[in-house]
Amino acid sequence: MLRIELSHRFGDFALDVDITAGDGITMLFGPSGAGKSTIAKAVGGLLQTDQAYVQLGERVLADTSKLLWLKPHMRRIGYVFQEPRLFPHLSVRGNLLYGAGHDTDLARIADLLDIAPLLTRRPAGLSGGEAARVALGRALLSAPSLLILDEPLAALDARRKADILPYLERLRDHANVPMLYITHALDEVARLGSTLVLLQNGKVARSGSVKDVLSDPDAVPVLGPRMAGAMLEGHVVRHVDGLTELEVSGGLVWVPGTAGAVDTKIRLRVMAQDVIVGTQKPQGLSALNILPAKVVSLHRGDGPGALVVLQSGTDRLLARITQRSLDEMSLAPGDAVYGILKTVSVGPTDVFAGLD
Ligand SMILES: Nc1ncnc2c1ncn2[C@@H]1O[C@H](COP(=O)(O)OP(=O)(O)OP(=O)(O)O)[C@@H](O)[C@H]1O
Repeated sequence: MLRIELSHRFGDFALDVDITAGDGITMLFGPSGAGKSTIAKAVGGLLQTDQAYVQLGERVLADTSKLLWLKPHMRRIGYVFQEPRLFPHLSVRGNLLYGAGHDTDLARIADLLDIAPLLTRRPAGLSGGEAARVALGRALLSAPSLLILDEPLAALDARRKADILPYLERLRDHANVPMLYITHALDEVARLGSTLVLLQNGKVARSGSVKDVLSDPDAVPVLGPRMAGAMLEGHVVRHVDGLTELEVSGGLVWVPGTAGAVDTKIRLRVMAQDVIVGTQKPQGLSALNILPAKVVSLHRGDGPGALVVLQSGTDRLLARITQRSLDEMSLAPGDAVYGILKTVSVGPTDVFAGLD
């Protein structure tokens, strides 16, 4: 458990947050200047805030009311930054063991990150993705109680980023180290996050499980209307004709490609703009995915759009429709409807397969 209570002023900017995070990856997401880095620095002990209470597990790292402020090296926190910051004169092994208390974990971490074949190489010869994995390994080998990842994928192109994401999933599921992850990218949030903290102007706008916050209509103004969409969890049922059938709580969904072996757990991001609402089960429609659902609530915006929250099994889906359609269908909370997922909405980039 990580508890972060901070207040700080930088001129006009006032930070005032109270965050509780569990295991897994806690995502700090928000626009530029929202206060993400300030929080990360204060947790790491690099910036002393006006007021702070930071507790990691049983250990209190800072309590300004008691004049307690542990120095960064006493906090047992590992960092991973945008750029790998490897030492050029050391081999990969030397980099990994730099700062490691002992090397008993080297084999395990090298295996988790697939970097064993690189151990004798120098950083200069590594690809961007390999260097990023070595940087992750080095941070983990310092046996941290918490890993802070500050936009770790922001400097990588889309292909390299796609290569690294499965490793971050592995670390989340197998490294047993809680992580605080700063990002501007909602796809990383949906794919990796356990807890999501949405920050705006130095305050927590929403926080909770990634699933709950992403499907919360009140979070849409912070996320941006075009980025609104739910995250569903399910597993692979079978592969047929280049398509994969997934079971989510509300039913079965087909996605293009072969996303993971049978039973692989997957996360599926379904954007609000890619969900159509029907009051009757559609016939003769090319969309493959139709989930029975109930209307939970309706949210009219200032513009022509409206947001419909649907309950599908135990999941919530968001659908962005026009206010005109809303009026024509005279939808009301409790109505039984169908959520029609346009096939494009579940393309490969929105399907997140785990490795295990
Ligand atoms: N050392 C400093 N002195 C003065 N103001 C600062 C300092 N560090 C940060 N700020 C201000 O505090 C606010 C929050 O900055 P912070 O870097 O935490 O935001 P952020 O959410 O991490 O932004 P970004 O996504 O751009 O990195 C900004 O208005 C910034 O200008």
